[in-house]
Amino acid sequence: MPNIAVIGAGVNGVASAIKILEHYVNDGKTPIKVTIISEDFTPNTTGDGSAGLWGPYLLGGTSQAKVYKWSKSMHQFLEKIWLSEDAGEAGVCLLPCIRLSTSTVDTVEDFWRDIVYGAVDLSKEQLAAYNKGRSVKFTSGLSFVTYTSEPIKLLPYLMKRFTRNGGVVVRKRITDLDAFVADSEYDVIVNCSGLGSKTLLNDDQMYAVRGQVSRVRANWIFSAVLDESDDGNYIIPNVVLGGTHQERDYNTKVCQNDRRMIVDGCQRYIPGLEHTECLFDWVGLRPGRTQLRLEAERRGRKLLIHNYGHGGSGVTLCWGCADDVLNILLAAKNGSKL
Ligand SMILES: Cc1cc2nc3c(=O)[nH]c(=O)nc-3n(C[C@H](O)[C@H](O)[C@H](O)COP(=O)(O)OP(=O)(O)OC[C@H]3O[C@@H](n4cnc5c(N)ncnc54)[C@H](O)[C@@H]3O)c2cc1C
Ligand SMILES: O=C([O-])C1=[NH+]CCC1
Repeated sequence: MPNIAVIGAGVNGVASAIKILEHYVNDGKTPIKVTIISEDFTPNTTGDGSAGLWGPYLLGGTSQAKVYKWSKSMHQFLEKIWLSEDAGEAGVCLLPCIRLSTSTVDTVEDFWRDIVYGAVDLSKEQLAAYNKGRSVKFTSGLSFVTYTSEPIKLLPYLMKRFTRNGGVVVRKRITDLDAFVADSEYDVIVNCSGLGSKTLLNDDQMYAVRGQVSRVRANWIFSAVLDESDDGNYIIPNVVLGGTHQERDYNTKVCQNDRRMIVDGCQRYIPGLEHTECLFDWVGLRPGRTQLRLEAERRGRKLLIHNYGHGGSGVTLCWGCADDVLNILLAAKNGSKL
């Protein structure tokens, strides 16, 4: 019986664990054991503080073709949940979004425009409305409809789905990955430790991308506005005002200067925010990497699959990356290398 361990209980660890478990459970031919081993669980993972907006963001040099494939899989997964009775429990909501760019090179990331619903470029007049009073002008904007899936609800929903199918959960910090792979009883280990991989693997391509956001009470906002330029802000129901992305900054404390940049900055897009009550501020460290790492390595008779470095897109990519984790595992098994 394949005995699989997934390290990490963030969106990527949980998605990978469910994908593997549900494949075997639905197949019904081979009993399997899947265990999520993690130091921390929801609500204390990086995703829990995020708004969970679908949208490729801060992915370093990860190939567009892979981002397209992975993010499309997640969009289809969210569509399925949205059209099911689970949408409320899973925190999935369809919402209109405007994404703005000051780039003089290309328009808003349009390699994924056919994944979302009704993507339309903003007209010059529409852009002008958002450019009022701005020194650095937006050069393009995309209006479309997509999903948010708030990890603070999505993760408990997915964890319940995992344990209901017989998944096992162990709270433990892995300090020596080599020893764990060599000495544990698992045939396959899937490493979804996020920024933890920096120390676990001595991966110097990994670095924190510090993200501070403010949550406000604004139940009149039902759409997202995201300025993807370097010092851009964003407003995402419900409602997250963002947000910083400071590379190699490991400070997890709330910084008041950042808070001012966030709150004042967001009011430039939606002045009505001036009258909202701030609920709390939050800081998370995105698992930045020169490019997302999703690949396997053999360790003797065992398989170690890496799935980490999702930057600002872990929620957007998790279901698609989990597809590839499963495909790698099945290929290794069919090659009877397990
Ligand atoms: C402010 C902010 C806003 C964001 N907004 C969005 C958004 O709207 N949309 C989007 O797609 N993404 C967003 N993100 C990015 C997203 O949150 C991350 O990409 C995603 O959470 C990464 O998930 P992960 O599972 O890879 O890692 P993590 O969530 O960091 O989980 C890693 C897991 O591994 C465990 N772990 C680590 N080391 C060890 C160890 N040695 N032993 C055992 N367990 C270990 C941890 O306890 C944790 O459970 C945002 C991030 C921030 C900070
Ligand atoms: O990482 C982040 O802050 C975000 N990712 C997608 C929208 C905002």
